[in-house]
Amino acid sequence: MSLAPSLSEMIARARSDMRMGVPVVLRSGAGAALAVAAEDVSPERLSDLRNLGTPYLAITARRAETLSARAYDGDLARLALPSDVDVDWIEAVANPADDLTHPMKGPFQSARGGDAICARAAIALAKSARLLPAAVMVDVTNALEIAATHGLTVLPVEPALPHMADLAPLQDVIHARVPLVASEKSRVHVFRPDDGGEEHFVVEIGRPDRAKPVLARLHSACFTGDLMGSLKCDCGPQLNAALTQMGEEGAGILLYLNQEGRGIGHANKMRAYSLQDQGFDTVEANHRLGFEDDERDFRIGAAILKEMGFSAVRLLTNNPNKIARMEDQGIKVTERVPLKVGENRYNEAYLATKARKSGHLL
Ligand SMILES: Nc1nc2c(ncn2[C@@H]2O[C@H](COP(=O)(O)OP(=O)(O)OP(=O)(O)O)[C@@H](O)[C@H]2O)c(=O)[nH]1
Ligand SMILES: [Zn+2]
Repeated sequence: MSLAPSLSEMIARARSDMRMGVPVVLRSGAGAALAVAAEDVSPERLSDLRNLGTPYLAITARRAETLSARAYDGDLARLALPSDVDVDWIEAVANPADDLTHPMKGPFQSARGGDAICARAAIALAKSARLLPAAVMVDVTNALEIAATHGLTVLPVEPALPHMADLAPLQDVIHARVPLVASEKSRVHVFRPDDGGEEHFVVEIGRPDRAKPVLARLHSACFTGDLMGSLKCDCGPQLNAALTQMGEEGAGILLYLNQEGRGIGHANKMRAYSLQDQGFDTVEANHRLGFEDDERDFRIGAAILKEMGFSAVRLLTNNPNKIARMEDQGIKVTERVPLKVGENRYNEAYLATKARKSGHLL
């Protein structure tokens, strides 16, 4: 029946419920659970969850490591929620903001055995909603009845989890002429994924020959650097230098990928910045928040390039990982064009960390 939402559409609904703090019902073959994003759970909702059973807190193995909690589920841990704790306790476990001033005291009790697939789906949804990767959950037996009574979204996790890991098809929605300072012969394209995720933009300069390697940049969104002139990173100068070089050569493709903060979202990037003010470096800050070093999906960039008819690029980057990911996806990188601009006294430690820990080329 075409009127019913597809699996992609159900995932998009669940993601937006999660973002608002509305409980989502996650169903697997082994059982079902209600999940609420940890950073959004209100005292009333926590009390309602307690009326349904014994809630627990799902966090990533990265966050568990900082808390010295056991992650028996491999990539995540299900922590018991003591019956006397409130939402401030949940906030303090999920959010590292006060780790140094008010360290969380364990020992934490992690669940062992049983099926963690619903917790895994809850964390994947929280990440895709660009929230802290943590969810308050409660296992339930009468999931469908609860969902019907309270009008909650029900997501079947066995098909949903692999679907979320797949690359969503991207639709080339529109393009129009936008004369730029770097080149008056420029067009901006909008690509929209069919899973309700972020749109991505492409600046096409001139009319690049599809039969030859194109001068290309895969630029990840950075509100602070690209728009505000932040000195904490090198993004703004890199964006401008890339466009300028494409303008000078008369042709190029700049993909503006809306994967802010290396894919963790803007609020989490600001949380990472706040941790950096406490002395952690860019990679440590991501880990303390519960994320991997880099949560971006470069398959999106390769898919857009292919959709636009490009199969080979001269890639403007200092990041060897971007080159490897393009090659994996069948985009030939015939040349790496270095993009060393915008170093200053505020970002030198950040750039050095990227070189030391993430393999960026100097
Ligand atoms: N999580 C996090 N993201 C950051 C931080 N500083 C900058 N970013 C983000 O890092 C990304 C940088 O993107 P790019 O410049 O395209 O990528 P890159 O990996 O630096 O590689 P090249 O610039 O191509 O050499 C942007 O999404 C920024 O928002 C930080 O301290 N933490
Ligand atoms: Zn930046």
